[in-house]
Amino acid sequence: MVRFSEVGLRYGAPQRPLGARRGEAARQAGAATRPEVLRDLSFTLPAGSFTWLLGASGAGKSSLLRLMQLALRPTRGTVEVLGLDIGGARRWQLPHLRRRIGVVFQDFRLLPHLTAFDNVALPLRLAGRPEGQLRADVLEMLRWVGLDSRLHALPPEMSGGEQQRVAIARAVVTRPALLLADEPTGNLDAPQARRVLALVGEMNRLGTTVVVATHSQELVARQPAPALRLEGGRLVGDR
Ligand SMILES: Nc1ncnc2c1ncn2[C@@H]1O[C@H](COP(=O)(O)OP(=O)(O)OP(=O)(O)O)[C@@H](O)[C@H]1O
Repeated sequence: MVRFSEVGLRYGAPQRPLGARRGEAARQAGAATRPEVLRDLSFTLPAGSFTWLLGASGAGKSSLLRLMQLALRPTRGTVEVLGLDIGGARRWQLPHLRRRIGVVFQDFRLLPHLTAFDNVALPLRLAGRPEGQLRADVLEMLRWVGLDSRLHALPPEMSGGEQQRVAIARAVVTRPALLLADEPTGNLDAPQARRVLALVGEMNRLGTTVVVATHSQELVARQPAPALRLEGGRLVGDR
């Protein structure tokens, strides 16, 4: 489902667009100018698994999630996501693959001028779903996260917990096979954090592969699941 093999990442390296083909030598040129922020990462996340990504600030959690969500390509090594080796993928394969990956961030990243309904509808509209065929799915998602009474609310009118639940509904409305969450409870109080984690856990029970990044050992202790622990860009075992 997700397989990393000997993966390294340097931000100084020139990033050719994912899917574009160019010589390996050209890609490596200039790559040695900065230290690697991720080093020698090899792991496999089976389909349907739930995995914590644990590490202190700066350990490389967000960078690792960016590789998994195809926002970055590795400087070296192989990244395979949902059965596709992204190093060898053609450009036309990537939009389809990205639509199978849902992402949730600590700061929600909702569009502030769009209602809850329209934020959740956005990925379906971008994927070309006709207007007449998206309402039922959007309503179902907003009902699932407990916000069917807030369809017309704008993000600035909502609490942090409500905004994060809209963000989760938006991330899963396309029924992604892989859900990535980067400190999704970082801005929430304890009851809202529990509610958000319960929703993520429910997606996992429905078959979605889930990765949740956090610096909070306490959070991980509360929900038993395998953990990848990062320190200084390296994997240092679990928990
Ligand atoms: N766009 C970038 N350009 C250059 N260096 C970066 C960039 N993004 C992150 N880094 C560096 O990569 C390293 C890992 O950062 P990353 O954000 O992945 O860690 P993190 O574990 O997610 O931290 P946090 O919990 O604070 O978000 C850090 O040294 C950071 O300064």
